Amino acid sequence: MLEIENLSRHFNGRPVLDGLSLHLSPGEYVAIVGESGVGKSTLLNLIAGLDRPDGGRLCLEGTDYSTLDEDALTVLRRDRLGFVFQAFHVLPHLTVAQNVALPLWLQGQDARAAEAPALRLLEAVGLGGRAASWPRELSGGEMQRVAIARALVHRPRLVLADEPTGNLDPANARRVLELLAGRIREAGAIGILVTHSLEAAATADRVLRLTSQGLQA
Ligand SMILES: Nc1ncnc2c1ncn2[C@@H]1O[C@H](COP(=O)(O)OP(=O)(O)OP(=O)(O)O)[C@@H](O)[C@H]1O
Repeated sequence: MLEIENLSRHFNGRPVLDGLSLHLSPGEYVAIVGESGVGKSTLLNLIAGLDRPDGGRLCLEGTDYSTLDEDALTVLRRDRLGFVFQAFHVLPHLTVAQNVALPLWLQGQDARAAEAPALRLLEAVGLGGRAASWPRELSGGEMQRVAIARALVHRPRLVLADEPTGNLDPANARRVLELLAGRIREAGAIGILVTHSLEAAATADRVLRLTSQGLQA
């Protein structure tokens, strides 16, 4: 369960988020749309624990963020969150399989133990044959599928995606979005997709619009 209660964030005295609340249960996948500058990335950064709110409460599966110091937030991100961002940097000096295994390495698994789950995820995103490739050998759509595999390999409870298809052609974008939705549902994770595209948003179970009044269905 992700509980967001009365969340506020102000920049230079100007409220961007003001008393926003949202509850999401495992298996729920929502899209958040809204005009440019309304605060979508701000909200995602707060949920990711990359920024701190000025007011309100964030709680993931019983863990209240306000009780966590920076190190504990890093652990929360490492163990329980998966990220798919448009500018998500697949590391160029690691192979495709190594990139996908990275979250498991960061959790302390050795390279041999991490190999099998990484390869399984690569199969699932249709890149089973590309495990030994280097990122520079992949297309944009393939790279984004690597990013999805990497975001999911450690079975995160919460998956955050920010415009994950911004630079893909429509066919690849559809494929990546279906894949993301499918994997989130299968894993029973909570998914949040931030996007400008209503077509992309329609791949989630529910679309919420962020306005200066808060989140509306
Ligand atoms: N670190 C910051 N310092 C000052 N202002 C900020 C900061 N981060 C965001 N803002 C302001 O907060 C508002 C919301 O920004 P945010 O990036 O969350 O919007 P968004 O909805 O994600 O926009 P877009 O769709 O264009 O990406 C903007 O007016 C932005 O200038």
